[in-house]
Amino acid sequence: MSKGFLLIISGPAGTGKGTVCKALLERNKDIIYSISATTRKPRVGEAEGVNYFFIDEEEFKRMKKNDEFLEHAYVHTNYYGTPKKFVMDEVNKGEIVLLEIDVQGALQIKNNYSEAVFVFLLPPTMEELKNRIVKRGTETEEDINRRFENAFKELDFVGKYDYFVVNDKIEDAVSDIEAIIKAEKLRVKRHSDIKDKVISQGGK
Ligand SMILES: Nc1nc2c(ncn2[C@@H]2O[C@H](COP(=O)(O)OP(=O)(O)O)[C@@H](O)[C@H]2O)c(=O)[nH]1
Ligand SMILES: Nc1ncnc2c1ncn2[C@@H]1O[C@H](COP(=O)(O)OP(=O)(O)O)[C@@H](O)[C@H]1O
Repeated sequence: MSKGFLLIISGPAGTGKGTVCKALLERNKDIIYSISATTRKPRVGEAEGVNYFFIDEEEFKRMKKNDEFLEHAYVHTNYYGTPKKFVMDEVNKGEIVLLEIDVQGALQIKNNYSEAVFVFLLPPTMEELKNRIVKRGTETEEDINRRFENAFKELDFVGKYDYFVVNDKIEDAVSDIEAIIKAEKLRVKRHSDIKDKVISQGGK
């Protein structure tokens, strides 16, 4: 079995990160999803402890002060952070842990965890991106415009990522991420001693 690692997925609002991650997790029961804490208010259909841990600003500041976040960022007027203990315990057990986080958070992890894998999810076109944010119907016009403007800034960071995946058809995007995971599991650095293993128990 390969060592555990962090799988980071970022992309502009409306690209389909939530949709693609959900489908990926349904098809791959062994991947663990990291539930972030946020000061954003829940959307219709979102549940506490499923999509996010919905907390207030005071609690967020307390967690930050206690060094409870692996990374954290201020995105589209709200705070978001990844609870550290849960994620690191799972990685240390050998699990793949999926983090759906913004580019600022991804860069913080890049500087501290060399074993992490970075995937940038792209929309097929900017027009389709706008359509998807509007179609989702969860934001005010002001929030939609802010997210769309931020999309252009976020795209500047694609060069910092290891892989890009275009979310045209959901199933194709999921298959691409599965291919990335498969390749990453075969990295020599994710196995402690391949030669010894082959000699003692064969290469399988
Ligand atoms: N840095 C960081 N970003 C997060 C975290 N959780 C979610 N995000 C990002 O925050 C942004 C806003 O997320 P959300 O409010 O769910 O809105 P959406 O992008 O419109 O679906 C997205 O780019 C998420 O990937 C986190 O724990 N840390
Ligand atoms: N491949 C796709 N084709 C068409 N619509 C999509 C696709 N992926 C996601 N969507 C839709 O686009 C909207 C935004 O998706 P969502 O997963 O909420 O994006 P994000 O989490 O990146 O903000 C949702 O209404 C979703 O159903």
